[in-house]
Amino acid sequence: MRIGGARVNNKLRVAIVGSTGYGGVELIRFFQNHPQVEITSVISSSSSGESIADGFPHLTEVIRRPLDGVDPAEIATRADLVFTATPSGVSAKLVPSLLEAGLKVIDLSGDFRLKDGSVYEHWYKHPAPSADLLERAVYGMAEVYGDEVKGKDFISNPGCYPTATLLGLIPAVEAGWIDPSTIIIDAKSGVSGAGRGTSLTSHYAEMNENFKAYKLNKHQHIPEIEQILGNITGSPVTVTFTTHLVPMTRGIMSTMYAKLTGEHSDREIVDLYRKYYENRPFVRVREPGIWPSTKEVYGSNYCDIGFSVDPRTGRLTIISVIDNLVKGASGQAIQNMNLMMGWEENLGLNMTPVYP
Ligand SMILES: NC(=O)C1=CN([C@@H]2O[C@H](COP(=O)(O)OP(=O)(O)OC[C@H]3O[C@@H](n4cnc5c(N)ncnc54)[C@H](OP(=O)(O)O)[C@@H]3O)[C@@H](O)[C@H]2O)C=CC1
Ligand SMILES: CC(=O)N[C@@H](CCC(=O)OP(=O)(O)O)C(=O)O
Repeated sequence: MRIGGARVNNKLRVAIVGSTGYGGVELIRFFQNHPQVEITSVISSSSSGESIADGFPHLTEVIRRPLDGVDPAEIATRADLVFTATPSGVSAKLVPSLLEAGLKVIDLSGDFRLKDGSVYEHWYKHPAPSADLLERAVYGMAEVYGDEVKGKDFISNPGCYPTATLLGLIPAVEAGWIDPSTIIIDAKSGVSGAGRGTSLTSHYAEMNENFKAYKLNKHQHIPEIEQILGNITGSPVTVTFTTHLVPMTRGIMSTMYAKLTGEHSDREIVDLYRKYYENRPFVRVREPGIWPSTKEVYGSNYCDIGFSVDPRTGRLTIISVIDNLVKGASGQAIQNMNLMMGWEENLGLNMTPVYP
């Protein structure tokens, strides 16, 4: 722990704004296992001075210092890098002052992912951050843009659904093996994807033994997926994207369908993906005929992907699963921090999924 200014053990000093949310608490869990990081400030806008263990008894004796308030200048005296695990709209207002205070920032919200402010305002219904900051934010999908993350000071962490979906689509789109104009994405998420704040949707009686579609054709992750696919193909891409809430705590399964542009076997598809993700520690490609389930990545930073070619329809089905709180949020954010700092990408993240 840094006390009054001096860094102890030469570790990176990290602060977490939104530490009392699901993403923040998951960052704390993973940092217990990170050799180069010291959490020097856990921050709350509503409970400063209190113990985080009051709201999260599982953190008793894990974090001993009380929650700090949201004061960028003060955060900069305690930390070198700050994670903003804050709601969209909040990050847009807070991040500029954190950067001005000299902090490195990794933002987990959707506020800095879209490069065009008017697109952001259309989908998120909040005023967009400045064009300069949207330009400066690096989209931290390590498997695709890892080289751009290295050495940078401001990373926008990808959304949970876009992470599962884009990791499942990009190799086939980039190879030209599927027609981007035919992509349909059918995605499901556990309830923790909506954060800790209570709502009618996450009420036990509404969610248990229920399966419901939501935000049809209006989901804020549609433009994020389209932006990245458009960058890869070099021309605009539109997708059909439907999200569902399923009665489980964690996990996302994204099932994607697209027309193949030529004849390819399951084996060839698997080999294409294995080559694309060669040396990437967190993407695991299943053998033909084996499809991943959400429990196989639970609590881990893995994204597991499986395929099925249908010669009858000429379509490829891709199944991609992640833990929304880990690869979809905090784990991926730590992966980005490792790359920013020039460390091994998997430092502190080698967690085997919890099973069963
Ligand atoms: N849950 C998930 O699976 C994923 C979430 N995300 C994104 O990550 C971010 C965090 O998500 P998640 O942890 O689930 O959300 P939660 O709702 O669980 O937590 C958000 C936290 O933000 C803090 N907060 C609220 N208002 C302010 C404010 N004005 N200033 C500072 N802090 C504030 C709150 O804590 P306090 O009141 O103590 O300040 C709250 O605990 C969101 O933008 C979300 O969209 C991204 C990918 C996946
Ligand atoms: C289950 C559930 O409700 N999930 C949320 C994910 C929100 C999220 O992570 O939002 P940003 O990535 O845009 O910050 C949703 O579908 O809106």
